[in-house]
Amino acid sequence: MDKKINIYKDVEALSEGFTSLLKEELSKREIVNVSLSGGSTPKALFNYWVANCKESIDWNRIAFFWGDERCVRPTDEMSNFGMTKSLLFDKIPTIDKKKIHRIHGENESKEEVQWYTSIMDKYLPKENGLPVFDIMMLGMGDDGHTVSIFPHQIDLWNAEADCVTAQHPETGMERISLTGRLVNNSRNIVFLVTGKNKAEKVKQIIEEREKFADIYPAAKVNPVNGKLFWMLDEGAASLL
Ligand SMILES: O=C1O[C@H](COP(=O)(O)O)[C@@H](O)[C@H](O)[C@H]1O
Repeated sequence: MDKKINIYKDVEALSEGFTSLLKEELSKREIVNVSLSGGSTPKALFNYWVANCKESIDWNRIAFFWGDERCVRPTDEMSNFGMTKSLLFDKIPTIDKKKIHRIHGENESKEEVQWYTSIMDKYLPKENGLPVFDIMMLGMGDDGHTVSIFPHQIDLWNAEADCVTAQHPETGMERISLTGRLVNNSRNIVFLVTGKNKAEKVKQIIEEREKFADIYPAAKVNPVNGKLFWMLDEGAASLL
């Protein structure tokens, strides 16, 4: 596996690192298809883009998708799309609204899964018979989940589908998530992980991925042909 581990002194430097990868992809193809993660980690990246990259990125050549969404309205503070809209889309007018392909968390989840599967099929190129993202941004939760596949439903990773419904283990909140076959089919898979609280799992997954692959969904990330990047701050990398 082509794996790169980049350790940055803080989230600003990490955001710069992710931005370089995005610019490299923009130099290779006309449209770059990016799957965004939700949660807290991308917030610093979006703030960085608004402060530093309004002019230097060709925003209208980026198509945005999501790896997962919480089943709530876009105005709910839990919405991954809502967070991205308020921190990024509302602040960069050159982003092409027609290239924002959100998961509708407010819709009936099973119907939304079918619809989002058709959207990915329509807009993304195919490789290995499956839609392929240029960049798959991933987070890793404290419990080792990634996208919205949690340890108690780890079998969903191997579902014979591109997209599934899932559940948060504690709140029972419904989620919509891409599956392992789509994540692993991406050209560049990028874990953005910050904070000392994640250091133990980062170490386990980077150093002994196979041993933890039945325990943590994040340890199932293993690109078919693409590259895997771990972009870490010093806290998350402190046990490596
Ligand atoms: O619930 C979610 O959590 C993960 C990890 O988020 P973080 O807050 O620990 O960065 C995230 O990747 C996922 O997209 C999100 O819905």
